[in-house]
Amino acid sequence: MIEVPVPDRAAREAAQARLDGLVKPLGSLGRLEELAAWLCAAHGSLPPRPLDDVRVVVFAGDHGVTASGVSAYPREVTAAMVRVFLAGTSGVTVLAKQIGARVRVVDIAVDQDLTALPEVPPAVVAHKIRRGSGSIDVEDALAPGEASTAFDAGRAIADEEIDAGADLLIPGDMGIGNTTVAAALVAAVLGLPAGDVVGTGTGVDSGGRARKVAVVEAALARAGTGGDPFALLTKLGSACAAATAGFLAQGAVRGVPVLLDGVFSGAAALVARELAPGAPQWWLAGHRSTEPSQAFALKALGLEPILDLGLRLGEGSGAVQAVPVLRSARAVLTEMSLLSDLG
Ligand SMILES: Cc1cc2ncn([C@H]3O[C@H](COP(=O)(O)O)[C@@H](O)[C@H]3O)c2cc1C
Ligand SMILES: O=C(O)c1cccnc1
Repeated sequence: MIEVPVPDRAAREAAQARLDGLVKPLGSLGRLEELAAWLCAAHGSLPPRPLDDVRVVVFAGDHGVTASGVSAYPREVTAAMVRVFLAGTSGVTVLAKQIGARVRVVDIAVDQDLTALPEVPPAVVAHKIRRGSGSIDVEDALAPGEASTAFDAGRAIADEEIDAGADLLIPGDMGIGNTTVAAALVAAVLGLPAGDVVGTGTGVDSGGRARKVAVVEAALARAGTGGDPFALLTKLGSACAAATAGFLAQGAVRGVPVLLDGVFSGAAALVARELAPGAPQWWLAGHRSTEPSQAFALKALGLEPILDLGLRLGEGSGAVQAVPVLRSARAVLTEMSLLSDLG
């Protein structure tokens, strides 16, 4: 088990006491109040630190299930999108610019060899585990040992960002077919039928969704029940799922808040909790995805999404947009005056 620190209860209570005394009816700032107190507990201080240095890490990699027609887009899009992230014109990069967050893309398991491309700096491929992950309906996603190597890579990446000054971490994902893998992981951890967790991802039609359900059913039957989280990631996950899980766990280990994004980070979080049971105390859910497996994962983790904008992009795009809400929560706590000042 990975040990995780406990957020500061006294700071949370002090924050709640101040919130109750602000110039407003008791409780009238709703969820903002809960988030403000949460930030105080995470930072162990009232006021909490500013959330100035927000860092998104996009874990890029391919998934063998794309061979089964589970996505509306071809797997080549994954590698192509790495170049878009580097060019700064992806959905998450544009949204991150709005809030002053950095976006880093890492090639964990992109099918293509990106090292030959002049626009791909060596740092992007420094944590590469393999080229693509296995098709979980017919084979294990990973070779023995790769799940823990990828998990450790995710932890190391979180450490790099935290050591460089991150106040808040956001996991992003880029991998055609990854909503199928996310559904399989959530179904396996929570014991749910494939038909309940599978969604339409990038926008597959009813035939595509039926293929996804069949792939997840075959994967669950092949993997069987039980097994430790690394066995789960090996059989039903991917190198990106393992790396994302490590990233989420390490944020918690270091006591740095993490804002989960869509379905892929939700599934990785569910697996990470199996390894680090205290970790969800350091996580918030940025937004509600349209994928059913994300809703199941968040419910199991006890997390309520901050935003619900109907997004189904991934990349960290939803979580990034929740950052201004967190900043607002901090602002009301620190800048509003007190009812007692009215005399
Ligand atoms: C151009 C493009 C950019 C994306 N950025 C994120 N995704 C998202 O869609 C994919 C998952 O959906 P599915 O399981 O249906 O393939 C992942 O790559 C995810 O990051 C994208 C997908 C596309 C096509
Ligand atoms: O909500 C998500 O995270 C999502 C949905 C569809 C495709 N990619 C990501």
